Amino acid sequence: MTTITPIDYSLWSRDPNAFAAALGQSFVETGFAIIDHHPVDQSVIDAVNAAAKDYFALPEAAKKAYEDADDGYQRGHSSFGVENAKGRAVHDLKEFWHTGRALDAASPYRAIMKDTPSVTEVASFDGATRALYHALDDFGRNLMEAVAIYLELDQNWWDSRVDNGNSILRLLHYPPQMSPPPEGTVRAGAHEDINLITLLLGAEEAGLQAKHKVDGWIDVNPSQGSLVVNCGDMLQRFTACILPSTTHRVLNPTPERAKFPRYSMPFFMHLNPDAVIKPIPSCLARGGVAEPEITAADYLYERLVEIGLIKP
Ligand SMILES: O=C(O)CCC(=O)C(=O)O
Ligand SMILES: [Fe+2]
Repeated sequence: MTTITPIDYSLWSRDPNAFAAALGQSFVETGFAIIDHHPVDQSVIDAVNAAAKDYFALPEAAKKAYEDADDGYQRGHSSFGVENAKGRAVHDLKEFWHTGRALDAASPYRAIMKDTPSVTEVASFDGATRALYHALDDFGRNLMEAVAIYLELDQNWWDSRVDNGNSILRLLHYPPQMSPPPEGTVRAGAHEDINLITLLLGAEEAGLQAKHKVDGWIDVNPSQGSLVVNCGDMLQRFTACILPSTTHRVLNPTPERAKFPRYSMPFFMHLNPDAVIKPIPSCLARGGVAEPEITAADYLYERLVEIGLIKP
């Protein structure tokens, strides 16, 4: 049975090539990696956890006021019941919040990337989420340097493609299940992430599983203080499927854990909207399967329609 062997982040500064090889191997094998001793400060994470609990405890009407259906829920709140996994009729048992990039006043990307609403009811919310966004954005760029080394690219190859990335920090709340949920519903149905890579905090509460190519569903169970990274569809497309965007899901809790909520925080690292996704030569040389070129913005739109966040 496959398990995901944690990789120590201190290796990155000691031996970048060895870290890049370990990350690449883990991605090739499972589409996932677990990173121990990551550089995101625990106090920054704790502050967001506290703010998220206060936020999700607000009355439904207060949270609904932060919903922007016209923007495909890419910023602010998404109520229980909005998102479904691609191809699934039933919705997931979750509500969530999205913080997007804070852009300069003159940024041309303002035409596509909206501001994140300010949460007035929770005093620490805006500052705490912004700090975590920055920390994960920085860490994500370091991880992409390792990915570049693995793919035989210049170490800084991704920089100009992600420096204004349309990345989003998602705060997820899966409520307790005091009575059994409707038949066929789960916390998060089987899906693939759309973006380049996802940095996931908070998956210590059980439930996350990844679909291994041979072994079927395997548990993704980071220890306290570790961080999960997985490849998304955009990286899969860049790498002609060498780095797979692995299907994953979040199961309902076992009866003993049913009375506990689950809070997790994926950071979906995206490309700049005008970055072009096209196959990387070393991946084609390894037998990868090429797909046509597409801009990140066009690809995101296609996928948001598929998961029900945009109604065309
Ligand atoms: O909650 C989790 O652990 C994973 C969430 C997830 O896969 C997603 O929101 O895309
Ligand atoms: Fe996901």
